[in-house]
Amino acid sequence: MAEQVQGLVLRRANEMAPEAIIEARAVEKFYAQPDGRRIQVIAPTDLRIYPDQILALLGPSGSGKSTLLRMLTGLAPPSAGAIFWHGRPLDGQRPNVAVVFQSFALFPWLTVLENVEAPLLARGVSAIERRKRALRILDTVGLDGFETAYPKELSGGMKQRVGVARALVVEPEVLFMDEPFSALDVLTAENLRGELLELWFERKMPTRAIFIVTHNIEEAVLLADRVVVLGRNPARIRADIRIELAQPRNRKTEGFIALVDHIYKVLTQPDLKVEEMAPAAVPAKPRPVMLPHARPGGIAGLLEILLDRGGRDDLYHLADELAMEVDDLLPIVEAATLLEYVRVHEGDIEITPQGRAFAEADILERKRLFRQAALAHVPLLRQIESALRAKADRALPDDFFQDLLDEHFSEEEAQRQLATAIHWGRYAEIFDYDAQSGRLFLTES
Ligand SMILES: Nc1ncnc2c1ncn2[C@@H]1O[C@H](COP(=O)(O)OP(=O)(O)OP(=O)(O)O)[C@@H](O)[C@H]1O
Repeated sequence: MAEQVQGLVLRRANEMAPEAIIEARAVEKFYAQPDGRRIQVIAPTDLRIYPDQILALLGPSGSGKSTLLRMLTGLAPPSAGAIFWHGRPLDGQRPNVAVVFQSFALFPWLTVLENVEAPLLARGVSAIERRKRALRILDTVGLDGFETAYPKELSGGMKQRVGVARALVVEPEVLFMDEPFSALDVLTAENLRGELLELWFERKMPTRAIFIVTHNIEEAVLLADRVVVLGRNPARIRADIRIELAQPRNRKTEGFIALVDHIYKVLTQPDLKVEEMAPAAVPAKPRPVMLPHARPGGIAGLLEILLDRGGRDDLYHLADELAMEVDDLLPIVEAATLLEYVRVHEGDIEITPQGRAFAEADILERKRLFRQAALAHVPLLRQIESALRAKADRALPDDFFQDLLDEHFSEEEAQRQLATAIHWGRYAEIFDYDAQSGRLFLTES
């Protein structure tokens, strides 16, 4: 029973942290030298590729970036460790990925259309379907009208568009790109980066994640949600940095420059302990904590029931007695956990001293305690409070906060997050909300 509940709580936690599409666990790579010695190129490395992320892999020349890419795509087996695809070991088969290479790697004797159809031919797709899919993707990448051209007739930028089309035509779950823009002139490369982002953000590309190998720090910071920096001899991950600057990014902003500087230092100072570097080098923007959708009244009710039961109960037992499904009880339990009013351990829920104080207090004292706990443990409420405080009239439109939340959540979830935050903020008398004008305003205490 306890395991089942723990499983449920864990499942919830996993729903919040998405499942990795590809995962490398302790992968290593050795190459044999002509003299028979084995050289270790990759030290045991763990890496996860998540959906909805562009991950850039940076590293000095020869550090092992391409080797790691080949292992993740199933093109080359690791010497030790394993690659998992949706949690299952790869074991020789190829996952549904495609690779765009720096050298374009087009077949010179085939036309643009035939080059794009080639991977579908290899997968046994019928001729009619091949043509249909290839024409559609050529249109998407702006190669309409070039179907019958041969690669030698195309500029570098156009060749790479064919490379991208050929990769996308198989609808890869992850698109891998190995230095895709480094053989192009500066303007063409910048143009293609913009086009790639447009395809990604407008969801015109049938892919759930992008993994791009590059040696260009600015390119990594322009494109990626996450930058992984490899060290060499042998390669190991030295830094894994979230880039939370809003898109489209501007190279001239302070945040952009600070991140490029930080990564530059990591790359050029191999002995530097990254965790000891000044944290100010990376704009610290906390990952948003997802608010469980529970009302303060529900949290208070749960705490009162727990008090009646001596401060501790089995979650299943509790749900049963309340004639609820455990799943329905979980948002309330998660909210109480976030506020540090309860602790859940192996399926048992236990009230904390703070939870007890809250449950035993009268209504005014409860509001005061809730305000304290909410401001201490819920970054979104803190953020709303300080934004309102910064305004001369202590008021801001709800759209302002909605836009901030939209960066991290789907539109629907962003609305639910704000609605829950408003419930909590009102109860705690941190701020109030006027639905008519759509404005939040500070409740001065
Ligand atoms: N098949 C091979 N046999 C022996 N050594 C190899 C082989 N492939 C790569 N290496 C060595 O492994 C190391 C990592 O190579 P890899 O191409 O993965 O690095 P990289 O970071 O992608 O380099 P670059 O930025 O120059 O493309 C290099 O020292 C390279 O010489």
